[in-house]
Amino acid sequence: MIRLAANLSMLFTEHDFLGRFAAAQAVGFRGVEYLFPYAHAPETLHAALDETGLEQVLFNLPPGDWEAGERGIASLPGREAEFRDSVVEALRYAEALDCPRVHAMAGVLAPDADAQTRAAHRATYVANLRFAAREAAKCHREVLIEPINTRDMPGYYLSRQGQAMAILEEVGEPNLRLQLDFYHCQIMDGDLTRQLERQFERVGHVQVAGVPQRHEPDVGEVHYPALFARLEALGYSGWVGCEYRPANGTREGLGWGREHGLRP
Ligand SMILES: O=C(O)C(=O)[C@@H](O)CO
Ligand SMILES: [Mg+2]
Repeated sequence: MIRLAANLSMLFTEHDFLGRFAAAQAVGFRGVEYLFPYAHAPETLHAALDETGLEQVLFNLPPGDWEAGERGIASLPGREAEFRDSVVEALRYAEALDCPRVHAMAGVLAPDADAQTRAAHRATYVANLRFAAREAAKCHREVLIEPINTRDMPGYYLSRQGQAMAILEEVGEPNLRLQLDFYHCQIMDGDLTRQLERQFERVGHVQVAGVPQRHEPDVGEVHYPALFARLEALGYSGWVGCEYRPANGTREGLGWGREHGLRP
């Protein structure tokens, strides 16, 4: 059984942010995820979840200065104190919203960074992720890392599945897991079924979108029915986040989800 979560940063943007919860519930979603909760008080978001019966399944740590182009700070040397504060803040929200996992974005590295700079990023990333995972373990939460394609996010430090596996291995904390976004994976690595199988034991969350436009999963080059069947055969019990930009309105594009419980 595939459990679909609506990504409220991309879906239902016809509504204001708090209105998106009811819109998602109305078409059969059972969970929600989004980039950041921090513009709202935890009590406000908790009420939106309560009123709709939706589960909060994922959000990201504070990402640094998003408006200025920052995309996380987990690998940025010199920002360790801010990163630790961001972990505390994210876990405060995670506990208030009963959200089991949070995503720590790695950050961007200059394309011409030399080997010494790259090594410093890696060491910072490993140490920061270890800290985050240990803090999260104290309140029974998971921390996720997600390889993101460098076409959409130039310079993003974590872009390949193999790199993520090596980082998970080096950090060595069981509650540090992989956010497998098939959209990014297809663009950077391909070989989606084998990637899923190889990494399955470390997968904490899955996300889907069509490739290359990031529209509905039934638009584009990826055959999601085969991937959903493989997820079910492997016994995946987590969530599948619908993190795509609808081509023509959210409801109009939800037909692909009928067989997974959506009723647009
Ligand atoms: O861009 C994506 O893909 C995500 O999952 C966001 O959470 C940004 O990390
Ligand atoms: Mg994603």
